[in-house]
Amino acid sequence: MSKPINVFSEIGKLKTVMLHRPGKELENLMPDYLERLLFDDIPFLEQAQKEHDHFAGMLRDKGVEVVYLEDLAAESLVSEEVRIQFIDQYLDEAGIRSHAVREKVREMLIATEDNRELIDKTVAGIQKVEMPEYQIEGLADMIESAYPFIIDPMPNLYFTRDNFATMGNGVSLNHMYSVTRQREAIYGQYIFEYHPRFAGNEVPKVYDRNDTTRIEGGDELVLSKDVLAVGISQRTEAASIEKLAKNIFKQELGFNCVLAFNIGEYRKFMHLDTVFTMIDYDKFTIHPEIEGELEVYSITPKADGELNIVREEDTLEHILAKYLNRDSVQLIRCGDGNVTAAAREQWNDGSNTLTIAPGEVVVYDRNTVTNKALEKAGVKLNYIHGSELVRGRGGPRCMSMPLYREDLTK
Ligand SMILES: NC(=[NH2+])NCCC[C@H](N)C(=O)O
Repeated sequence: MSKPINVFSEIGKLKTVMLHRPGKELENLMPDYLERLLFDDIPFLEQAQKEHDHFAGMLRDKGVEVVYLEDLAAESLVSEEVRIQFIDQYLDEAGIRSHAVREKVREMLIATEDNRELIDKTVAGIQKVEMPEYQIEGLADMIESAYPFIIDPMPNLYFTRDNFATMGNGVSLNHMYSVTRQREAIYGQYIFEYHPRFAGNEVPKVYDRNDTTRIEGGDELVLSKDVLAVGISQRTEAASIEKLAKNIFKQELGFNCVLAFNIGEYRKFMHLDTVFTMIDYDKFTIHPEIEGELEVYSITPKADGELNIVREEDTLEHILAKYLNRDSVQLIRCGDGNVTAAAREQWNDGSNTLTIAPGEVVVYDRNTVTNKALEKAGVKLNYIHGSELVRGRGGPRCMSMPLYREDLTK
């Protein structure tokens, strides 16, 4: 493998993928704060871990190298200086108001010598009761005294798809929509800066997490070596797509067109990949609820570095066939087109397939109607259980970030 990142499609044989095994952060979920933390329920951690281990095991059985974000992040703390820099930045972003409390937490984190333990702690968050020396000292502490956390958990980290996204040989380090998720992007920042696997290798950055407009990986799809699809959604703004497109064209990653899909701003389909994924050269999943109003814009480079933006006035099938150079493409509908089944199964990530080779995908077993429709279309399915994992509203694609896919041959 010459370049550490190689992702020129959604469907090329998956060689290396990054996951995060859910941990203690899920046990720091409480009903009062679920909405803010973007969860709908509280998963049973042990069961969620079993489900996740099964997902990882299945990928390994398919010959995929599975790496964990938490290991990569720990291995990125390559010197004491980088460790301290990471801790200070993490604390800056954690929103601790009291200076005295911040100092105590800093001491505690610095004293955590094992880097994996340190990373796990930063993900899990810190309850006030965990620090016996924690005292209410100033007005800020008094006012916030009922709130149980010094630092909030990051329960969405197992959706590794979102906080950065690989495309071509490069990576988009994302500015996330919510305060709770924006903090997650620190791991990607350190991994690409310091991890021996990436540092020193040219990994072009096509988005910066400090940018002011938001974008998330669930909206970023690599349709081919020429074409990206990006959702305009609850999570991704149109302005970010223009910036991404300009960077990609300027840095010559190989892509020459971005299709922007306007899917509207809804919690139930927060990202493009919750309603649309690619599973073969000419096959896609789609949630029928977005089909009617879907607007697609094509963005291509102009000679002067500006963008040529055109609203595509055709059916989605025709637009995809045109940009992917196919005679025709097939859209496979979530819930097999039944309104109720489609809504139920989309909510449980029925359209959120992870493609591991052309025509072969990973799906949740619970979405029986959609799965049958996929089988009928000749797609090879690998099932995982997701009763607990799904409570965070994400499926196999959301829970994985490909680092390396084989290039396609046709
Ligand atoms: N790529 C995805 N669809 N990710 C799903 C993320 C779910 C997560 N709870 C959130 O709201 O951010």
